Amino acid sequence: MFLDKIVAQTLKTLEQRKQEYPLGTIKRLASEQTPPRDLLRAFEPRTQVHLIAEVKRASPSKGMLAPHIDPVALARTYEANGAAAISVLTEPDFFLGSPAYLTAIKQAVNIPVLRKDFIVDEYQVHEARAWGADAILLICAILDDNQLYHLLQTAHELGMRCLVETHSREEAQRAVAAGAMIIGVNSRDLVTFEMNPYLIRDIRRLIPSNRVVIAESGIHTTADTRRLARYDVQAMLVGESLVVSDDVPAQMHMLLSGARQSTQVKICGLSRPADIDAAVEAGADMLGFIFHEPSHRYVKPEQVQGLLAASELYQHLPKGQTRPDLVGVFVNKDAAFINETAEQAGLHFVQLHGTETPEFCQQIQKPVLKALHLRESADLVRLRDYQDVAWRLLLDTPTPEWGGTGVTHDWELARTAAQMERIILAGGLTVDNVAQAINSVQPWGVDVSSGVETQKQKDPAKIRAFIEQVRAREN
Ligand SMILES: O=C(O)c1ccccc1NCC(=O)[C@H](O)[C@H](O)COP(=O)(O)O
Repeated sequence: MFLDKIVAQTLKTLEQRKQEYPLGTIKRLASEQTPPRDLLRAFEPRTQVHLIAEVKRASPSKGMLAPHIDPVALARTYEANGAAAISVLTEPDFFLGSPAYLTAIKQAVNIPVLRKDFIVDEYQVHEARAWGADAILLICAILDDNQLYHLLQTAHELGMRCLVETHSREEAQRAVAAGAMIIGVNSRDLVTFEMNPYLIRDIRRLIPSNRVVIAESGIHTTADTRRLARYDVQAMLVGESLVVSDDVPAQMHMLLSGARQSTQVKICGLSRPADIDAAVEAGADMLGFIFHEPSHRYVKPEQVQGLLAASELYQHLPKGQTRPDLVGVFVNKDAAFINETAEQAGLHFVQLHGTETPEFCQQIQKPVLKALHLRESADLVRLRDYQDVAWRLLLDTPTPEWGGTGVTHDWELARTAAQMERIILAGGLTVDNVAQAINSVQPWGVDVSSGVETQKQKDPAKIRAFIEQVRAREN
């Protein structure tokens, strides 16, 4: 197995270094360094996705990536184009890394520099500090609980932060229990090298909100980074897509603006596989299913997985697309029903579209998208009531039917709300007005139902045109 091989090799070369430079010498060199830069502070504000840019020449999963890069020049480019921190591979045999790169980069930039390696021994922590590292990577998969705790403590005593990397729910729970403040979720399975870009969605909720979450691996496109913005990560760690790029600043700009500036799109009220196909193909971020019986868009919870199975494109994603998240829409249902339905239908988010209270939201096991029906500015205080219990707030036009009416929202009111919270704008959006709505309100996302229908059925051409309008203004 790859991990066993690399740890065995790491221990072998470590023994040689220990002979050459005894721990006492390394500790003295570490004590002569200037104090570490604080990696945790690099992720402020925490509502924004930051970038840890990696200097990596090769990897076991991808082979040679960029063997001839100039590590220092690349690091300077990263810093100049908005990286919050730099990760430097120091592992020589599998990643072609080097301690010399780390030391040179630390001197060349003013942002925190992380040693990325397979750290299993306290000696390597002191060594990282002696080489100038501000932070180190600790990989849960190669450490038991005692080692993890001990290495974290050693790093903290030296003033360094640790990025604790996890690959499963169990490892994430171990990282939290060990007291890790910066927790990475690596989409790449270190045994099979297979990618699971949705692992972060499963794991995110296990990590308390006072910790920082970093998404790692396989981040190439704006669709990837828009997806990460949905899961509320504080940073993405990107290596390959930067080092192989012909235009590193442009690639960085694309990834950061995808996470920070692009608009999330939810297509709501889907009930036919062909409409799901159209939404997936056009790059929708969220698909909504209505579990409110009076609506003509009502679907039974048990139908959802069948609809998705019958959608060719949801099953076999077009290259470069990411699979949208699933949102179930409920109106004043009881919590047990909602939680059961969410499991049965495989939902990722629950939209509460009635008069559900903040206390009620807390009974829901999936992240809650709370719809608010604001009439006037005095109602804006309600946003604060849901601030800590809802994942996002959705503003919909007040009507007796609750939603899906095609009646346009008061954009002036919505604009003020969007300055207070990250909101999703709904109500009467269409292909013709969505660009104007985004310019005027600046919402985090938009949601549409009637506006992409013809005679009360979803219209694939309108779905495509709607999403094109949203994306066109981002380019
Ligand atoms: O769509 C429905 O039929 C519906 C019924 C009851 C509660 C909510 C409903 N839809 C919720 C949505 O998220 C809609 O997309 C949102 O109301 C916007 O609809 P529209 O004005 O038709 O674009």
